[in-house]
Amino acid sequence: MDVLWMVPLLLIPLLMWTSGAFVFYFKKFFYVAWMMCLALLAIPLCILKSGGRDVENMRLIRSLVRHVKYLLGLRFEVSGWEHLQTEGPYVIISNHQSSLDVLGLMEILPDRCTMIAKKELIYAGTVGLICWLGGIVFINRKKTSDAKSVMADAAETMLKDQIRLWVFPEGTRNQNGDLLPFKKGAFHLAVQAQVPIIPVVFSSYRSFYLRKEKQFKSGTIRLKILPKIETKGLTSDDVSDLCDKSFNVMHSAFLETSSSVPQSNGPVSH
Ligand SMILES: CCCCCCCCCCCCCCCCC(=O)SCCNC(=O)CCNC(=O)[C@H](O)C(C)(C)COP(=O)(O)OP(=O)(O)OC[C@H]1O[C@@H](n2cnc3c(N)ncnc32)[C@H](O)[C@@H]1OP(=O)(O)O
Ligand SMILES: CCCCCCCC/C=C\CCCCCCCC(=O)OC[C@@H](O)COP(=O)(O)O
Repeated sequence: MDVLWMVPLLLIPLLMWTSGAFVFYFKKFFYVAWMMCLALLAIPLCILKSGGRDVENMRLIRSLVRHVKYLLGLRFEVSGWEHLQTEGPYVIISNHQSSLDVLGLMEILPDRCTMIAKKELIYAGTVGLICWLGGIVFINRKKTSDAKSVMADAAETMLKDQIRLWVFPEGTRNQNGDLLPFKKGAFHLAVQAQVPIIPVVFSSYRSFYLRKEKQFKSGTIRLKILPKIETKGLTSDDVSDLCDKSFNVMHSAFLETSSSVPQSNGPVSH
């Protein structure tokens, strides 16, 4: 009789463990907590190595983040490596679905490359501090004039210090199964510095990660590096065309890579 009472007690944790929602919250919590711990480890190492804020710290950050994909059951299939074999500074643009993008970013991050991010990220505890140490350029999205002047300075620094910048031209996270229209900052930046743009496309996460449905399964992400788009000789009058052209190549690559993503746990019902 006493043993029967034990059954629900044992069943509850078992049910929780097998329920998608539990796995979702567990993996999300683990991801944030683990990144915070890695950042805590990286902070003194970066300070010892370069004495403070320096794009070279991204090498160490990159190597510390590379294993996190295994812990979350994610795989990356990268194509187009040859397009990153470009000398000197350039602007990388990519779509932005979730904070998980950091894992793919670190998978292919070239040397001397840092990012443009919203200024709120600096307050994200140890992660915020490591972003600052890694030379991330922070912009205030709510004040276009401030963001423009920070990006104009970044264009000069790119050339002076031979730095590459990664920008998310959608300007925010987006998981609606398509790309948002692009903001213009990344294209002004590339034109002002007269450097090429290298588009990178992450396939849709919808086969394994659904925020609203609380689903976070194992999955494969296709990362496609596309041929560079030159900006030599272009002026601010050409920015709209450049933006449209980049959107179009990335949009078709997004649809193409997302339709053929292998699904490790069977199809997702919507
Ligand atoms: C070891 C452990 C470690 C653990 C953790 C490690 C973490 C490490 C790294 C993590 C990094 C991850 C970083 C991720 C962060 C992602 C983000 O934060 S995304 C959000 C921030 N990024 C952006 O917003 C970039 C894209 N946005 C833009 O480029 C925008 O254009 C803008 C500059 C913010 C301006 O916004 P808005 O006004 O809404 O935009 P537009 O409509 O495009 O522009 C209006 C107007 O202004 C012109 N314009 C825009 N930019 C410029 C410019 N630089 N110069 C001149 N003019 C500009 C534009 O052309 C429009 O005018 P028009 O006449 O209509 O054309
Ligand atoms: C004490 C502060 C606690 C803050 C906790 C949050 C810390 C996050 C920790 C680990 C995650 C590691 C990856 C960090 C980088 C992710 C950056 C990111 O993806 O920002 C979102 C931003 O692009 C768009 O945001 P909006 O949806 O437009 O707004």
